[in-house]
Amino acid sequence: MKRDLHILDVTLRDGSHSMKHAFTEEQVRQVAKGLDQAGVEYFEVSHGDGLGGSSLQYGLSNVNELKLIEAAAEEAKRAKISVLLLPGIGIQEDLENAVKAGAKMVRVATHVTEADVAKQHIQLGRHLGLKTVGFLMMAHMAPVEKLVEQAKLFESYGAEMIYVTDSAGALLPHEVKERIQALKQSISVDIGFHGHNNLSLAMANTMAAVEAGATYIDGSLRCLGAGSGNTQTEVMVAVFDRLNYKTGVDLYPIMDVANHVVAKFMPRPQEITGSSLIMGYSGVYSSFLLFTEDAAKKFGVDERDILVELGRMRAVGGQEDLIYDVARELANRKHSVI
Ligand SMILES: C[C@H](O)CC(=O)C(=O)O
Ligand SMILES: [Mn+2]
Repeated sequence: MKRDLHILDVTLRDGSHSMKHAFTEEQVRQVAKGLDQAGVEYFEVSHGDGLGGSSLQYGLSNVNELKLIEAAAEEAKRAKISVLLLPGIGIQEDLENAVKAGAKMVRVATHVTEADVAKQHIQLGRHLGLKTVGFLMMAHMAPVEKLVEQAKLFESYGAEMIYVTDSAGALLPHEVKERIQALKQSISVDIGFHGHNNLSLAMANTMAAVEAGATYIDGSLRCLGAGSGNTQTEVMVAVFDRLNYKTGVDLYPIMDVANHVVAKFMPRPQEITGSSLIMGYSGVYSSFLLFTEDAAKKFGVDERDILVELGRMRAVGGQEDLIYDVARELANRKHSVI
């Protein structure tokens, strides 16, 4: 079928953050089967921080991600499996193994100002015959011109699509629109958008992205993802159907996998809590949420104070250890005042 809009579901990758990287093979099989039967074209499977992310710094996976990719590939009769790769966290061999396990797409993710570290990974993706995507994270942290410059770099390396990634759920709809519009005028490859719901704007931002020309959009079932989670896949299906876009995804089956499969194993509902709201407000990487909760408990400080400080410091993905430094520093200050 000809789709006007391509939905990429990230439940089994971004959702890994909320699951503390503890997906079981059976959970992955059930979600993969449900997504496939509902008509989802692409879905992503890997550690939350991408291939090779299982580590003390990012959180250890319970089950090896290659095993999960393989299981998902067995269930996916029509859907194609994507993997995320952050250069340095994942290496060439990880991507080659992911392809052997069944991956058909790679999204090479860098901080919004760092696309130049990804040249060899984009080239490798193309060489391996994958649909190869450049994924610019923390898009709120760079002015529009910088984002365009970095997208052009990705395109020059061979990326077939560029994503604007609102990792902190910090962008407002007009800011999404100006970013996508600027890319539309400057690059000739497809444009995608990945949102987080920390300010309750994920759906509005996804609509703004589509209105401005994005044709690939990310979502997760029941919003399962970092921070307050992602744009809700089953809601996107309903909204874009109302707007007369063809996504190729059937509403009842996608609702069924969300509500009868994912909802049953979610550790908690994806709500906008005090902390995730502050992530959107201060522009902090959504996957810092659970580490921040842990650090706040360990050092007896307010999670929101940690997040405001991290936002002020412009902390980026990969600096998870800073969360504990900031919490310790806040605790020291508190005790020296008393
Ligand atoms: C590694 C991150 O979780 C990638 C992502 O989904 C984002 O930046 O948002
Ligand atoms: Mn994300």
